[in-house]
Amino acid sequence: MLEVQGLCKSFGGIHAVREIDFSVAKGQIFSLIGPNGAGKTTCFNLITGFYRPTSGKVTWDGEDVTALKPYDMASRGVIRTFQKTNVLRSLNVLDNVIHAHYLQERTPLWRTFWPHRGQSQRDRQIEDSSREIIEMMGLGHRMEADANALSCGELRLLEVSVALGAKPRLLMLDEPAAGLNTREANDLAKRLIQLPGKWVESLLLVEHNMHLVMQVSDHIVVMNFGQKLASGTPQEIQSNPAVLEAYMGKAA
Ligand SMILES: Nc1ncnc2c1ncn2[C@@H]1O[C@H](COP(=O)(O)OP(=O)(O)OP(=O)(O)O)[C@@H](O)[C@H]1O
Repeated sequence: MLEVQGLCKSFGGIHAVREIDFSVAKGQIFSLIGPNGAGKTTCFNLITGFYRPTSGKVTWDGEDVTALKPYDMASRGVIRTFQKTNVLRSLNVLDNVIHAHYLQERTPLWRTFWPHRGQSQRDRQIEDSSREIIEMMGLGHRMEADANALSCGELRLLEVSVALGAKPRLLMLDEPAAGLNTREANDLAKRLIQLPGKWVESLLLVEHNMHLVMQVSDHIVVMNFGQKLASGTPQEIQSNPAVLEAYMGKAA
């Protein structure tokens, strides 16, 4: 579905991403990992049109999408989250997810901010879909709670719910487990595994929580200093000496 070929991005003298190639197949949970500053988020920004590559190509569903803008990528079903939260703190859980649905709808702006006014049948479908997403993500008991009142773990689940509200085909999550404790990260992992198939076609993750990555991923690409260091299944990556060295130094 997604193919990245020879992707490069330089910022002045910094080569943030160098000759990166990978492809994400339908049904896959694919993870990009690597030490801080390895170039993972830059890859996300290049794929989703936030940055233009210095060179290289991004293909989505057979179409060259290298020069597209972020909203064009979103309208094609490539939806991402950011390391900083994408939820609207002043809205409750349900309204956050309802709001995200309208990103893919042709709708008047006022409806985005007052989603419950003058409900049509389409609005009711969107509310039902939002409730279903929130239940599936394990936040059903917090449906009417203000986003402000959520714990860190609940906020992360809401972020994924909001992204799902935009009806992604490829969902790209940038560090969804940041700040979570072990129990919360395990819960998130359990929910992410359920997504390909019914809720999204594929999932692309950037994540530092290795336990979560190894639990959920079908395929992993390891980046270091902007380059691809290794690529393989979780088992292959865990036993790759170059990966161990990048993370833990020569002694590993
Ligand atoms: N807009 C920018 N301007 C200049 N340098 C940048 C910019 N964005 C990223 N970089 C640099 O590119 C390199 C890769 O950064 P990037 O954020 O992609 O790494 P990362 O692997 O996502 O790191 P982390 O895991 O810490 O989020 C770093 O050296 C970073 O400082």
